[in-house]
Amino acid sequence: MSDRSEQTPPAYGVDSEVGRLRTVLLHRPGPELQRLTPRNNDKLLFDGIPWVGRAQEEHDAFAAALTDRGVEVVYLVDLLVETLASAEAREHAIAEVTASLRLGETLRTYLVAALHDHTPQELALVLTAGIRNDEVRGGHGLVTSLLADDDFLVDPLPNLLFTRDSSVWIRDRVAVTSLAMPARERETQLTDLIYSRHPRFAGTPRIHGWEREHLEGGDVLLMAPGVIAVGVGERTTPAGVERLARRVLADDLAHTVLAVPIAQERATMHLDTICTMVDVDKIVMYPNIADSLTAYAVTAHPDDPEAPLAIAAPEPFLVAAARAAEIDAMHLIDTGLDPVTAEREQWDDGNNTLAVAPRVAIAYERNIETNARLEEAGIEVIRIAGSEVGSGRGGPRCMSCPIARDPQG
Ligand SMILES: NC(=[NH2+])NCCC[C@H](N)C(=O)O
Repeated sequence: MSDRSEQTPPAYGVDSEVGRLRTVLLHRPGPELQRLTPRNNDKLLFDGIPWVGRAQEEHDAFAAALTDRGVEVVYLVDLLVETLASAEAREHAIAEVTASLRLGETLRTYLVAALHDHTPQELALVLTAGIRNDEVRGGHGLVTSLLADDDFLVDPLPNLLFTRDSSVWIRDRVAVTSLAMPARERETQLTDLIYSRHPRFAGTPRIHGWEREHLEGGDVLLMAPGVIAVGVGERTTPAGVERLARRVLADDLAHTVLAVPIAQERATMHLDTICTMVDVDKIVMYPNIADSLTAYAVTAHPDDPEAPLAIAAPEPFLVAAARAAEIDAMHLIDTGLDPVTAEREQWDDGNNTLAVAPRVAIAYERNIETNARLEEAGIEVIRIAGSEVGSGRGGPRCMSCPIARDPQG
């Protein structure tokens, strides 16, 4: 058998939210979650302190639900460790993780040398779970003395669990995103490292990048081939959507980008916290905002790609989406929930479903009413537990980054 590097890399790509899912990137929660305390959980964007063992069980059941449906699950840490087999990749990762101005020269010099002696596994652990001041074995000096014992020299990344946000595939390209919250910034150093250096992704064109305007994968919905909706709110900025729109329109990855303003609040941090697609023309949406969501349709100038983007006046989101997708209607699954139940289930990611194929979606079991309405609308709901993983405020869609789906168009 020929070795992997001689094989042609498989063709990856995603052109919709619902085409049969083939390969997905997950992150099994690990030691980075053990870092959460009642003193740091807010800053690290968790609403509680998860029971890590149970979170892992829930996550394993999520992965099993996917593999049962024939989906290949790849794990971020496995890819990271494999990437770090290369000395050049290790060098790059060490330089990035020690660049923080928090360290100072004494500690940085020590850490750079110490990390060079790490195996790929050990280095991956540092990159994901971080290093606390009381864990460092050398480099002691003014910085280590003045920082508290439990201050992090390298921050842990508990939100790696939400692989949706740190990269997003658009057709055959992958966008390494740019995360808005300081607690998540470093996640994209890891996705960038993997996509630029892992043999699995050799030759994959990359767009956007962590050094660019803020753009998070949870805001990007591939509504239909050629139509991309992007939420603009707490995370993705107006400049972030403008950069993405220019690129996807110029590269012919889409003909229309729908910029969708969303409330700048934690409950609606990403567009996928309020709506997800469950069929080529069906969307489940938080009823309390369903009537008010609007979109600006952004298109390229037909004759002059260099000309400024054409921006239509805002319209109701689903009207704009149906027109761009050239379908009669984008059907809203009417969950008909009373506002309080709707608000509770939205908070618990009831609208954050992951389609594994048209009309088949993974959802948290706890959102009883939303799931019942989905089934009444003809959607098969695969229920998973999320009591612990959900404490990071993310559902099945947030916890997954599709790498390959069968084409919808
Ligand atoms: N695509 C999503 N909705 N992701 C949810 C991310 C949750 C994470 N704790 C954060 O605040 O960033």
